[in-house]
Amino acid sequence: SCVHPDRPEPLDLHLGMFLPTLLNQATPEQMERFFTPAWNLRIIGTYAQTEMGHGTHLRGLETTATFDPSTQEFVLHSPTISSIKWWPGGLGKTSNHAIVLAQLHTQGRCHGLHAFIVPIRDMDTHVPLPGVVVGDIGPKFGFSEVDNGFLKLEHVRIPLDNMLMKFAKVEPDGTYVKPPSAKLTYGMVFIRSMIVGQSALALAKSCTIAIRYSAVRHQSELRPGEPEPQILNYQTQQHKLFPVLAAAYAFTFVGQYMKDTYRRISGDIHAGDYSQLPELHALSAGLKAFTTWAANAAIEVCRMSCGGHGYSRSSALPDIYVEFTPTCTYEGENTVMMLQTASRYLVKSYRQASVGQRLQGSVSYLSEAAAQRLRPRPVSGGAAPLSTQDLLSLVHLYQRRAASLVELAAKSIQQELQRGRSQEEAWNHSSIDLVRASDAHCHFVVVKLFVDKLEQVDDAAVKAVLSTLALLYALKGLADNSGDFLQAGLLTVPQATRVSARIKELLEELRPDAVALVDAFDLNDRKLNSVLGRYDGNVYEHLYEWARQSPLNATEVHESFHKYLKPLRSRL
Ligand SMILES: CCCCCCCC/C=C\CCCCCCCCCCCC(=O)SCCNC(=O)CCNC(=O)[C@H](O)C(C)(C)COP(=O)(O)OP(=O)(O)OC[C@H]1O[C@@H](n2cnc3c(N)ncnc32)[C@H](O)[C@@H]1OP(=O)(O)O
Ligand SMILES: Cc1cc2nc3c(=O)[nH]c(=O)nc-3n(C[C@H](O)[C@H](O)[C@H](O)COP(=O)(O)OP(=O)(O)OC[C@H]3O[C@@H](n4cnc5c(N)ncnc54)[C@H](O)[C@@H]3O)c2cc1C
Repeated sequence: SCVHPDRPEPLDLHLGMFLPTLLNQATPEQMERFFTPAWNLRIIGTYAQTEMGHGTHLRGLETTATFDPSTQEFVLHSPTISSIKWWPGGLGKTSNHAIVLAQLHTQGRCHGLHAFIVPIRDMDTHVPLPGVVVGDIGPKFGFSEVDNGFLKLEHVRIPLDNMLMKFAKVEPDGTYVKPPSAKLTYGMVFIRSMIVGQSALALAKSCTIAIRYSAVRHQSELRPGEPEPQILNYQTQQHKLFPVLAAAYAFTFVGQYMKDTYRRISGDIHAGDYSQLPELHALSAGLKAFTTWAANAAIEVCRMSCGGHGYSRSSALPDIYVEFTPTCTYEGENTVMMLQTASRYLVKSYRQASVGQRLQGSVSYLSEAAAQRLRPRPVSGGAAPLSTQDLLSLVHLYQRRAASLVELAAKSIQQELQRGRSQEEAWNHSSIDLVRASDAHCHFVVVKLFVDKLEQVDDAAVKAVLSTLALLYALKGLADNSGDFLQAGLLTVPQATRVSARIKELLEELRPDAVALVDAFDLNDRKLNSVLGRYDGNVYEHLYEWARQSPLNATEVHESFHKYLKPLRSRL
């Protein structure tokens, strides 16, 4: 299982991508040659795929690996400024090897992107090897602990056996042997699956800090003449934080599901059964985008709910945000991932269901929706009765919203084609709808998994409070996306009003258990690293102590007085 480090580290890519890529794509001989020294940190590697000119568009990557049969070597080369590898973590100063993704050329033909193990620094002196220009890309928004780097390869030669050949191969005479499936060389599904769990952890940390602080912070007056209340008693504060708390639980369950699904399907793939790879790709891409976008926004809600002290690094919330926010970009930019899920899975499944195919997995509801379309619509045509208490009926509502938005996107493509647009243009002119369809699909999956999880809870009290959280998560999502439900005829305005009223009731119901629910994440003070989120709630004394330790307070009179203020004063 992936133990997520608390803070980004230079070895993250070695552990999180270099080793797993060897595991997934190296031959037994290559495992012997590379995995063992890599496991012992003799070899320290990174995953060098992105270039200055391309990160998303893999087929546009320019680095070349040309096979030279006369020497049994590949020649790795960066032909243009835009082909310089750019961003890989640990590349700048830490790694002595890189898995380089390059366009494979052999016998005069290009066979697309393949993975090559390239030594980049001397194993003893750590000096860059001949033909290797490597360094750090400079300061970033955050991730300052990680030396994200650049790598320019100038006709660097590596042995034939340094191409990862578990799937595709190049024979000594240069003959290319295709992989059993072209999709196997994409990779990245492992980390995308793990990032879903990182979203849950980031939410758990953020709402633990914000809810604990909101229980010890007293401010303003609720009733004249009475003591200042805990800010957690304000309905607006509950409305900010309790949905985040519910999402933290929801994403924890989704993260577990994603990890289990990855393990199950990657086991099938290792056994030669690739049939589930499309579902794994679509699920990991969609849920990675859905959960990181939601968590990214929620961390900021938690920070701002702590007022001024939330902006202090003593709260830990700025660091949590800065370290988490790149998950929306790396490992597959979120919009692109949402489009992948829609275009390569949902619309394809919709079309299969429309011709009567029985679908399996997370899209099986599209078969039900297709069958529904063939049945005569009820005369009323109105929205079904809405229960703000029955979780299963809410799951069904999310399912119908997803089916409706997938159908809307598929029909948009059809309409664009009928207007005479090309396939590519039709898809591009429907991409907003495609992203909405993916978002709705992922939202349905999250709500369904949350409710499914409740069936596994035996303790009645725990089940009751988790059911309240699940209700709040589902109803808040319904309120936030009421336009979708109204547009699909799944909700009426009076029902939307009832949803808002029910949310207020749930906030009140959760208030007594809020602190216990964040304590249940069991995040100790060291892991939280937050003065505001301390388990003992002793915030003010520790905030004062934290400030006193600030480097600026090492001297009573800072040198800037003598260097700048005093001379300035004498010139005035
Ligand atoms: C021993 C092991 C020890 C492990 C220990 C673990 C402990 C961990 C401890 C610490 C680790 C910390 C965690 C790590 C921290 C990580 C830090 C940051 C890392 C960031 C790294 C990166 O960012 S790497 C670069 C990421 N880049 C991308 O993701 C690129 C995104 N772009 C794409 O994926 C592609 O361009 C595209 C899919 C968007 C389009 O590609 P293309 O045009 O070629 O494809 P098509 O759309 O035409 O689709 C063709 C066909 O392929 C299917 N497909 C596409 N992608 C995949 C895939 N990834 N997997 C499977 N299948 C795929 C697609 O569905 C299509 O199928 P059809 O059937 O033809 O429809
Ligand atoms: C902190 C950090 C660490 C990283 N670590 C690594 C690493 O270790 N190894 C590595 O190889 N890479 C790494 N990356 C690079 C990362 O994978 C890429 O930045 C990411 O894949 C996005 O690609 P890009 O930067 O080219 O953005 P672009 O794809 O240029 O995105 C820019 C905009 O264009 C839009 N766009 C692009 N294509 C489409 C499309 N087809 N349809 C609609 N909109 C589109 C996007 O939605 C986005 O809004 C890292 C990046 C960061 C920020």
